[in-house]
Amino acid sequence: MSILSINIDKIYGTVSAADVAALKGEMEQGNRMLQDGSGKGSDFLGWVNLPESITSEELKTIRKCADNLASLADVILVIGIGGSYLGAKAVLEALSDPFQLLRNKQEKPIVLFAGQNLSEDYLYELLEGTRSYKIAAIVISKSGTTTEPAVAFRLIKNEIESRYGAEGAAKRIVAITDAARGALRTLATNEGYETFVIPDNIGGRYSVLTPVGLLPLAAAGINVDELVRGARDMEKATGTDVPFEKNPAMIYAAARTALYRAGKKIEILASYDPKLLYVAEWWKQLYGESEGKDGKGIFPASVTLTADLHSMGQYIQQGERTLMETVISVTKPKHKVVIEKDKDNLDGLNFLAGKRISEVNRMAEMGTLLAHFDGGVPNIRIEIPEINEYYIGGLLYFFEKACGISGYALGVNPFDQPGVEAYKKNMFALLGKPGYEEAGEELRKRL
Ligand SMILES: O=P(O)(O)OC[C@H]1O[C@H](O)[C@H](O)[C@@H](O)[C@@H]1O
Repeated sequence: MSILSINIDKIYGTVSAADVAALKGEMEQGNRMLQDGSGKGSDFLGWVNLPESITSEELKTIRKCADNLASLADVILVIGIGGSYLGAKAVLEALSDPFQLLRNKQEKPIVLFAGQNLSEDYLYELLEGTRSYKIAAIVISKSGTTTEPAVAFRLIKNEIESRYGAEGAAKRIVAITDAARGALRTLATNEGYETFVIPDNIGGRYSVLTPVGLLPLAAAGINVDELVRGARDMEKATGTDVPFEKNPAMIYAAARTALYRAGKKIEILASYDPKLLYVAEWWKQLYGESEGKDGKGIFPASVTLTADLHSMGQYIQQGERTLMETVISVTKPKHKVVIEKDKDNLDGLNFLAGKRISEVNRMAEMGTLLAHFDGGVPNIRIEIPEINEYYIGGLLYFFEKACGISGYALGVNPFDQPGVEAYKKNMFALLGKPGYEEAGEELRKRL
């Protein structure tokens, strides 16, 4: 099986095969624009050929830094938000044993995240909880000026310096930021931190395969070479030389574009394994920031099933018919658990005896697919053989490529996010940042 397969049979009814085929030219054009830089936002296309261009030397440097941090710390605090957080978090959650912390022995450092919120209790409990552990930090910000990670980093930097001194801190803190600009670059230079660069031409939400994602993941013991290899193979599988019919990124982009134009304004990304919950969070930033502008764009939402079939399932089945659903399906679990026969059979489930949990999960998935389809929710199904570094790397790149193509079909610039500034301005004004005094007064009157 290839890295993934995509099945759009269950969108027919809302749109026809002819509707999708009619988008072939637009999709090919979008893919070409990503390749030759002739579309909007062409300064931000560094991710397109990134997997292919990562050298083994670069990966070695990343692994070496990760090993060094791992040798110094039991807990590595990764500080960042948005694209400087979600990629690493998504891959780490997908590939980790969720019960690892219950083990008496931790073979790899524990990676914890900070700077992705402004919760006082989160930061207090993080600092308290890690007090008796050796710590190190990776601070990530492309702009180097984002408030949330900067605030968290102040606290974590103080903690590290108070424990290990300024010199010890310089060995335990690594910064990932712009090559030359921003406060974090200046600070890293002043303090003598090891640094990695986020290339100018790669936006945060497309940066998972740069050191932004790779360093924290390598530190957590993830095989980043395999992650990159999966992405590289997907780069080939979605290239401009791969015909529309065989190109999964173009098919996915065409299916969701056709559905959007037919009135399906909300796309729910569903998975049947909680390990993929943060892949969906990453996907939401990717698609939400890329497409949601100029009064347009599919609203990206997500559910984890079967859990959410017992909550959101009602809405999906019978609520407003503006939904489409994209399912990430996994062919094979890593482990085997079989349902046993029970002598009393009080729950009436002996008919499941001898079956694997994954078989029950698969039938739940198939049953849901048909139920949602019958309820008027068209379904796109993306299947990966299993959850490992290689397939996740491929899946992430697939979504990136399809997002660029979809964005061009929508007619927006998929690589900017001007709308994000509005809340920042108001927050600064309300907090009394110098230069924002008047705006602050106006806003306070309205609260
Ligand atoms: O890496 P940074 O510059 O700190 O940015 C972190 C995030 O915050 C911004 O406000 C943007 O909306 C995101 O696209 C970005 O990924």
